[in-house]
Amino acid sequence: MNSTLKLGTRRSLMAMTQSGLVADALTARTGRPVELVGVTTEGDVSKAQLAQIGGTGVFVNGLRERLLAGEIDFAVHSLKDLPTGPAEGIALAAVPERDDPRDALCGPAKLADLRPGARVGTGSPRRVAQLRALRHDLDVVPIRGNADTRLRKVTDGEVDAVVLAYAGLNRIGRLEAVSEIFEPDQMLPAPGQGALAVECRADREDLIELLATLDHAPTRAVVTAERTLLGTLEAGCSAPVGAYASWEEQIVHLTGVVVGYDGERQIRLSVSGPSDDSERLGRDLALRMLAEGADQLMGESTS
Ligand SMILES: NCc1[nH]cc(CCC(=O)O)c1CC(=O)O
Repeated sequence: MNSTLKLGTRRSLMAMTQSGLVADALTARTGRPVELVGVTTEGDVSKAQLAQIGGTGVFVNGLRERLLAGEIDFAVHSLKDLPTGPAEGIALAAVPERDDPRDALCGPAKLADLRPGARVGTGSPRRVAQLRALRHDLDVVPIRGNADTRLRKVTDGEVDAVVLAYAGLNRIGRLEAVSEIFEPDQMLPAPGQGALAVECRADREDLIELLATLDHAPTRAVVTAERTLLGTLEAGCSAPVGAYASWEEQIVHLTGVVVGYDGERQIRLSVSGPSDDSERLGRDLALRMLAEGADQLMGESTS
């Protein structure tokens, strides 16, 4: 059968762009035509701060419901928006090759050149804490909205700069706004940042096989290490947890950080090991971080 596959996607420019890339790649590799189906999720309509509407999963659940209902065949998410727990009846059919995982400062100047007390906008406790660790004097202010909305707050003068994922800025064609890209030793990205997740129903074996052509094994190994770290810490996307793993000749190098909200205290540890055991790497590193007091630091920042 060569019927057209329905790819469910959020309607934002970023989501449509990344879904379009996955659709084209699948058609190129398998010859199957793919049609994009726009879906509105709770995360797109709620005006509440993300942390207050339960954080994890708001962008993902609406698409998963449509998968389970059989209205769409597969869905593409930003992997960092995916909750770490298992989803009943859903398969992670592919993790395509990752884009740049780093965070980027967007504004008129590099971090060191912003005026004393400059206002930097971000809604992510992970970015807040690491920004404060880099420059204590900054006035870090909570903002939300999609990347375009956040960039507009800089041009409107509401904030001096914002921090966004480089991969997302690339997908929406806004790299010209970037003044500095943070290396992982300055700011560890969110687990899975820059990577995509391709999901379908767990009972669609034919489709799982087809979508597997999009999978990139080294990316799957590194994001598995990062996400297992996050899951074992029992932290969500609203926790001040950063993780980044790289892959080199079957070896995964994983670094994780938990930062107190003031940015002053942090627990930062690394581990390396075989990529076919990346889940164990993530778990072991999380347990070592917990032994050093990670849960206490995380608890302080959410209160
Ligand atoms: N939380 C929203 C979100 N989910 C994925 C990305 C960026 C793209 C990616 O990380 O793959 C963003 C925006 C941002 O953090 O700047």
